[in-house]
Amino acid sequence: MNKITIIGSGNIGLSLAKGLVNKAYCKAEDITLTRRSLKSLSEEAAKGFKVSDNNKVAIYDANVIVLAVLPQQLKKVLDEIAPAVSPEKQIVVSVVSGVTCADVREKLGNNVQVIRAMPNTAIAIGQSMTCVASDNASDEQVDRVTRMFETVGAVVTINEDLMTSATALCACGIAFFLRAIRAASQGGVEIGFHAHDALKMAVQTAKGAADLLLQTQSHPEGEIDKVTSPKGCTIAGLNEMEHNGFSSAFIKGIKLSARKAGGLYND
Ligand SMILES: NC(=O)C1=CN([C@@H]2O[C@H](COP(=O)(O)OP(=O)(O)OC[C@H]3O[C@@H](n4cnc5c(N)ncnc54)[C@H](OP(=O)(O)O)[C@@H]3O)[C@@H](O)[C@H]2O)C=CC1
Ligand SMILES: O=C(O)[C@@H]1CCC=N1
Repeated sequence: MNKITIIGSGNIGLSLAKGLVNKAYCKAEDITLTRRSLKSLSEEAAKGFKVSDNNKVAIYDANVIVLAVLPQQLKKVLDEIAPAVSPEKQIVVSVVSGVTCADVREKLGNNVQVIRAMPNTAIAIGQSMTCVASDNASDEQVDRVTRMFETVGAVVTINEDLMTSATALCACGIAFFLRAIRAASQGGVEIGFHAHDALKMAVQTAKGAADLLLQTQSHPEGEIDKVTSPKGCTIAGLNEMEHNGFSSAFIKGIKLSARKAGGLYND
């Protein structure tokens, strides 16, 4: 039986909980959600989730403890739950950016198995890209956590030293693509579409681009070559974007996010 306690039920904690229930990994009643402001969880309580503002009590029954507070809030939470964690029956999964498995064990004890996971908010609809890493968990526990995240998206297992890069590319990355879609829709309005039509067209076009790569396993540039007719309008627009730093801006943003993600714990 999967009993999961999510400590820190904000944006990503709740997205994970919703995704797991929507994809029938477990029932709402198998998930305990915590935060300090309990009234903010009244909607989830009405949907059958257990809710609590007492982390120590909330982890009592859990097989899986998910840490999903901000990096700057984590030390206090770890100090609070340390005496109550049972290394024999519980595994700790941390989605907290910039905090290593060793950092977590420093507070919870060296015998606790810790797995880091880096999902994105599309986990709520079962479409996350989640990276998983651990430096001490057994293969069996890593498999178990991988299967959990596979019910709500794709999973790649990585070395822990690439976790801040995964944070930038996948967790922050969804915001970068969302902004790109928003920018496309704003361009669409300038060339004549009403806002809601422009957004719908931009969203479906972005989905088509992603699905094309996923389903054909082709390279983006190969697909771009099929769109850019000689002397045509696509290459004119694409080159104008590149003259204005499109790829360069994207790459620089990802590099800055990765640097920032690495420093959040002691921020
Ligand atoms: N947002 C995202 O897309 C992603 C975020 N992450 C990581 O997940 C973590 C959470 O991020 P995010 O969801 O955006 O942040 P949020 O601020 O939305 O969520 C954090 C939650 O933690 C709760 N909280 C704070 N202190 C405690 C405490 N002592 N006990 C219990 N709950 C507490 C807060 O509620 P209250 O104030 O009521 O206690 C809040 O709801 C971060 O470490 C982030 O790096 C990872 C991948 C993606
Ligand atoms: O912005 C942040 O710090 C968090 C981590 C990854 C996504 N959101």
